Amino acid sequence: MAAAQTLQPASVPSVHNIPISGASTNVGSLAKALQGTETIPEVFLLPESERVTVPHDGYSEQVSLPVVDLRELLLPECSEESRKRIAREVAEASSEWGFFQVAGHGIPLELLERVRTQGRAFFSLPAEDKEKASLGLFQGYEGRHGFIPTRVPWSETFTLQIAPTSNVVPIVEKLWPDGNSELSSTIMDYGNELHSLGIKILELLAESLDLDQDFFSKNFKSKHSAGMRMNFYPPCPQPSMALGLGAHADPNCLTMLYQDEVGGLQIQKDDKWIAVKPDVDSLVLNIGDSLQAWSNGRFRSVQHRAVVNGNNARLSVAFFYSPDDSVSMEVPAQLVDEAHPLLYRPFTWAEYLQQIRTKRMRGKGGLDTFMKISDESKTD
Ligand SMILES: O=C(O)CCC(=O)C(=O)O
Ligand SMILES: [Fe+2]
Repeated sequence: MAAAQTLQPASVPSVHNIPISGASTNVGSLAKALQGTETIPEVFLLPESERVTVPHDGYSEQVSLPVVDLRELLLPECSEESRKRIAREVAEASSEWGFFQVAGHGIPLELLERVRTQGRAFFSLPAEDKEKASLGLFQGYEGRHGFIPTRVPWSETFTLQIAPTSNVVPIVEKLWPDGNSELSSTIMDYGNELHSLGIKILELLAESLDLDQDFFSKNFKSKHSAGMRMNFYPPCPQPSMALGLGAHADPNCLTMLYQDEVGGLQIQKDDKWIAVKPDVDSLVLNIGDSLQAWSNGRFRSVQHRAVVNGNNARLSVAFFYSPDDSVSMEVPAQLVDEAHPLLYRPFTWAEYLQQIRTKRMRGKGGLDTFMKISDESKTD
């Protein structure tokens, strides 16, 4: 579904005498200035029908995200049955939920702690320092998102390209001319760990479909495309009226998310929003649009969002993983039969990303608009 495209004037009215000049508003500074008040500027407000009714910590006792424990898989003596069972768990969660939590992932917990410490330290810098790492849309630091001019996300982000080439060091040097090796090396170490975890998950997914184990992963091993986005959601005086990140589906293949203890990730399940209880030792993984298409719809890319709260700032770090742009993602013949007609045409990651960005798509509209094979073009 395309987001409403009503353009706002470049400069919108201010509240509390804080100038809200569209693009230049820094959400971190705004949140500080609005502390103890009860109103946020109009550009952040959601239409009434989209207001948040499940709070950031409104975890359900009955419905919770499947947890897959990889501990056994990582042991050299892991049995064939155990591997099959874990593959089945990953596949079931990927088709029913499009999401699952991974425990026992093998990534040192001390590295996750470094990610958290470095991420929080970055966002706690003065706005004028962070702005030195601003490079425009979807790159470096963004103190306020300008992609969709209404319902502006209540967040700051720091986006880095990890692979096939990394821009981490040059971006970090914009802020620290002598570099900040602690931040850069944390990001790169973490990126390497997630690359290994991503390969394992792709192998399990392929096995679950009776494809060659390396059907997906061979397209990531030597070269892949990866970006990391640190999301920082400051406390928000009107948490039910705004979102840290609006409902969207990730366009890439696989997303691996680290989130701190605050909570705020919500997933759409059976037309309801489910709040995911955070576990700082686990990661949340989700299927993106590209893998939904590549698997002929066997795995699902599901809408999710980030809800904010009035008291605690929240950090999440998303790692977006896709094959290199030279790879054409084409549904394998084994996944097409009478019960499963071919749904999507072959495409590359660069092509899909360009399409959704040009059309400013959010939500789940991208695949149906650009990649779906229409009924008329089907031969049978
Ligand atoms: O902050 C979160 O929990 C969600 C982040 C997310 O969905 C994204 O960065 O794509
Ligand atoms: Fe996402």
